[in-house]
Amino acid sequence: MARMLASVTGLDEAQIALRGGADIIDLKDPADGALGALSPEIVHEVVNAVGGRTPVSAVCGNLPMDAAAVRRAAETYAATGADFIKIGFLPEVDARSAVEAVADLSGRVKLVAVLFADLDPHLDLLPVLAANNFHAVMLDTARKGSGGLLRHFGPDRVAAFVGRAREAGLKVGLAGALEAPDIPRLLPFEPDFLGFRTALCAGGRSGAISEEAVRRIRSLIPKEGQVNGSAQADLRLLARGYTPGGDEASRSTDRIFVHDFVLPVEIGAYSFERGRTQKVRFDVDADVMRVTDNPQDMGDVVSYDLIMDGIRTIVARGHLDLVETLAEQIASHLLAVPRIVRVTVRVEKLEVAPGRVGVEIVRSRSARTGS
Ligand SMILES: O=C[C@H](O)COP(=O)(O)O
Repeated sequence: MARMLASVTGLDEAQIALRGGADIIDLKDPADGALGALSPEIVHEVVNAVGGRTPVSAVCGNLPMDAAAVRRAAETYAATGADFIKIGFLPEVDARSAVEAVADLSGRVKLVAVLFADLDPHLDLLPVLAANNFHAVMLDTARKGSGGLLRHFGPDRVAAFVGRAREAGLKVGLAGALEAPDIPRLLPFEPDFLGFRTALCAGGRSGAISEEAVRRIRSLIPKEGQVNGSAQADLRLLARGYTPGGDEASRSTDRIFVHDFVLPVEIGAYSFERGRTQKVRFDVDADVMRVTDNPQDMGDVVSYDLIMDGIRTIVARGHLDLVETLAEQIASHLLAVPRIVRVTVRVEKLEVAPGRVGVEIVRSRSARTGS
C-alpha cells in the first residue's frame, strides 16, 4: 500500500504535513536542489516533536560520490534519531564504494538510496544496494525545472525499475515533481511510497506547503484496506448503490477512449517481422463507472492516461506473434481497474498490407467473473 511522503523544511511545515495526513515526514532543504540537507539540529527537533506519530526521514545532502564524505554525512544524520536517511547516488562514477561505506549503519537507521530518472541512473546498482543492507530505493528527479518523473521515465521504464528493485528485495519510492494526475498512473506499479514537495507548495517547491494541498494529494492515494488506487472510488460507488458483483454494466457509465494511438511494436508471426518494429495503431474505448455528475479532481475520474500507459508497458515487454494476444493483454490490464467494466480494443498493423489489418475485441468484467 503506497504511503505519502511529504518533504518539509522544518517543524512548522512538518506540523502542516501531519495535519494534512502525510504518512512520512521527509526533511530537506528544497532551496538547495533535490537533496539539500537541513541541519542535524532541525532534524533532531522534528524527530522529537513528531514523537513517533509517523516515520521521519532526513536527506543527507548533495554529496560527492566519495566514500568517506558519504559515510560522514550518513553517520551525522543517523545520529539525529530519524527513522530513514536518504542518500543520493549519481551515475557518473561507480557508487559501489560509497554504498559499501554505509552498510553497517543499517542497524541504526533505515537506508534509502535516491537515484535520478533524469540522470540516466545505473540500475545495476539495485542489487548492490540490497546486498549492502539498504531498505529502499527512491526514483526522483534531480533537475526540478525539467518536468516530472514520467517525462523522464515513461511508464514502461518505471515498471522495469520497480520490477528490478523488488527483485533485489528493496522497497520502492517514486517522486519527481509529481502532480495529482501522476498518482493514478503510478499506483498500478504498487510503489511503497510516493514523494511530494512541489505539488504541496503554493508558488513552486521553495514556497511554503499548504495543508489543503497535502490533504488533496493524500486523498488520491488509497489507504490500508483499499485496493490499487480504486478503493476510494469503490467507497464512492458503494454510496451510490453500486455493489461488488452487482450488475455493473447496467449502471451509469461513461466512456473514456484513446484513438489513433500509433506506436512502433515488435509483433508478427513471420520471421521477417522479428527483430524489428512496425507501426501499430490502437483504438481503445473503456466504459467506466461514474461516481459523480460533477467531477472535480482525479479521484472522480479514470484517466485515459491509464490506457496509454498500459499499452506502452505491454508493448515494451517485447515481441508478440499475434495482434490477438496483444489485444487480450490490453483488455486484461484495463479490466484490472475495478471501475472499468467493459473495453473495446482494436489493434491494427499499418505496414504489412496496402491497407490495415488487425483485430477488435470486446471484453467485459461481468463476462470474466461470471457476475
Ligand atoms: O523526496 C521527494 C521530493 O522531495 C519530491 O520533491 P518534488 O515533488 O519537488 O520533486
